[in-house]
Amino acid sequence: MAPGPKHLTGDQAGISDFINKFDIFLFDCDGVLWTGDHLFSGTVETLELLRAKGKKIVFVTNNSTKSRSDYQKKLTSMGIPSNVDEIFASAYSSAIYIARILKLPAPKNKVYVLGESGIETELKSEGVEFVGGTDPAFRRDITPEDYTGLADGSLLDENVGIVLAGLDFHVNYLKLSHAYQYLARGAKFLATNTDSTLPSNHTFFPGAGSISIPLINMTGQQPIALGKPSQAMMDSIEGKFQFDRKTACMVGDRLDTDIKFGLEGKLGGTLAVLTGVSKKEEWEAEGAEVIPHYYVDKLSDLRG
Ligand SMILES: O=C(O)[C@H](O)[C@H](O)COP(=O)(O)O
Ligand SMILES: [Mg+2]
Repeated sequence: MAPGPKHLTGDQAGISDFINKFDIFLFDCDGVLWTGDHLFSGTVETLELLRAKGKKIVFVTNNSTKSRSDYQKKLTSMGIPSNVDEIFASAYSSAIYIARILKLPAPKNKVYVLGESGIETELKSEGVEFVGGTDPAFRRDITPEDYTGLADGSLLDENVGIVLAGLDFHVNYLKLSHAYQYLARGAKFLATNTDSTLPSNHTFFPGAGSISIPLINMTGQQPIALGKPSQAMMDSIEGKFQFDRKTACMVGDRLDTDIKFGLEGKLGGTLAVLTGVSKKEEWEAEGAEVIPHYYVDKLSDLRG
């Protein structure tokens, strides 16, 4: 039986050894720093402590509703100093993938967005055209004319070659119907991330992964997911910061995204925090495959 993760809470010597092992910490946001707009106590001081010790901090979130600059504003409003280059969100990761890796030939390279303004802002920053997203024309009930126009394609944009599904707080039958028709006509199916739930207000709400489920159910296709645990995101981060993976640690609340991201990225360490989605019983279960190196009850426990 592989030894379980080291519990650092209350272990001053263990915490000091842990921090000294790493030069860079990749921090998940939802469920680690905050739940919704509620900042966990001690978060600011813990980040300050790491920075005072010369540690590099990168914020790596699967939440695609905000752009990097939106996130910088949120971090600032929470009292957490940052620069936009230290922020990697799945909307940015997706825009980079579409513009610089997938690179569909024009004109069939437009994106149908199921998601919020964060995705739109990052696609714009990469010069990628899109339809859907926060367009108010889609925030209504489906009509008989929609059925007709979707069936004969007259309501569709012939240059859409990609459906990108993220967390959409305004998802509805009309939007899903458009997305399905594009997929049925051969559009590539991408997702910013597939988190099943969004931790907020100390409970859970539908996550991005629960927005794309209807399309998976209708098409039988699994989307290419571009947030954690996708290594495309890890490669982008490594490319930008040129860090040594052996002295990097991923800090997160979800085993199937954050900790898997760090393990598959062969980082020097992974730290699970129990204030978000995953519980220790998950990695203690018989046959558990995703086991963090360390865990704390809450992030501020790193202050000893
Ligand atoms: O549903 C989602 O998009 C995710 O639950 C959420 O936003 C995850 O954000 P993270 O924990 O990666 O900051
Ligand atoms: Mg999280």
